[in-house]
Amino acid sequence: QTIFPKEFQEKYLVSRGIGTGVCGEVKLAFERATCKKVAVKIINKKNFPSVGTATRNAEREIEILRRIDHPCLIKTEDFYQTEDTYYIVLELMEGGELFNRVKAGHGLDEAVAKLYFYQMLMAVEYLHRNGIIHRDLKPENILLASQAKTCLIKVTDFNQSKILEGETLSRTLCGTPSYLAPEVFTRAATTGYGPSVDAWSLGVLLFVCLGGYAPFYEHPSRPSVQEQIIQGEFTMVPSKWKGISDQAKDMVRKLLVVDPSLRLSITSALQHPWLQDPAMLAQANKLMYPPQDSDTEPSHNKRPREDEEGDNG
Ligand SMILES: C/C(=N\NC(=N)N)c1ccc(NC(=O)c2cc3cccc([N+](=O)[O-])c3[nH]2)cc1
Repeated sequence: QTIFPKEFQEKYLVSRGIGTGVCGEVKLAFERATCKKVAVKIINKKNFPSVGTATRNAEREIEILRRIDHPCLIKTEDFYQTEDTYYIVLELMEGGELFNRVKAGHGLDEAVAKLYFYQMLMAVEYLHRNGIIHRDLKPENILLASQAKTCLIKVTDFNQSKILEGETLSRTLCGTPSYLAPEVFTRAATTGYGPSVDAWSLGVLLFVCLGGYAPFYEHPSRPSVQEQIIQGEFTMVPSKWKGISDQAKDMVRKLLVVDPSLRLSITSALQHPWLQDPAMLAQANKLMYPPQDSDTEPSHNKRPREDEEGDNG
């Protein structure tokens, strides 16, 4: 049974468990002052391989959670820690994990998959623009704001995320470059990870959302999953993919490209014909940037209601 810090207990009343995370769990909680429902992600520091990386890793994640601000990225409301546990208070995502929406064995409607995928692209484009690579995009880390099909989605879990070492690189570059080796300037300077790793994962996510099954999976008569991935070997089973548009399949194929330099970038994916869909874009923008009351307030002040009843009285 998790013990919560005193100041946490004073502010929140913890209820039942809601998510099933590999590293820690998610509980429903109520903010005592407002009765507002929140989610609390409990991360025991022991999970991490060694103490050193644990705290550094977790501190980096907390720094990322504090810094990010985008409609399709989870928002942190509050944060507590004890010597062996982190408690992250987050907005409630009543639709749960995308994982549970697609595990039913068949994919989502193409229109729904497109709406979700567009939001994931926008979230990841924002991260990359801010020098953050997620590195662990998977259905468990995509949360849905409501039970409705057309809903806002949010990316979460920055445990594996990496902040591009712009600062170390820029510090290196502020000296006279004449003595620096060529590889300091090329991509190899980052530990082999470019933002393109997220594009691959989004390709796998889209494949799962459309096909309802994973492109690379363990099977006795098949090479190992790692081998399948390295070869970029996947099959779009006709029975599962009939009725899916060629443009959707084209998007998947251009993301699941082994050579990162040939893989579709996030920015190019946003330009892909499959996403040039005004209806979807309008819906996504309405979800991401819902008109606030002040925006929809007519310029003159509202007529009093009894007046309206009076009219049709
Ligand atoms: C920050 C983070 N993980 N970080 C980490 N593993 N180091 C993190 C991971 C997962 C979550 N998940 C949720 O907030 C979450 C999962 C879930 C399932 C059903 C219903 C709800 N909900 O809010 O109603 C859920 N919320 C939230 C945060």
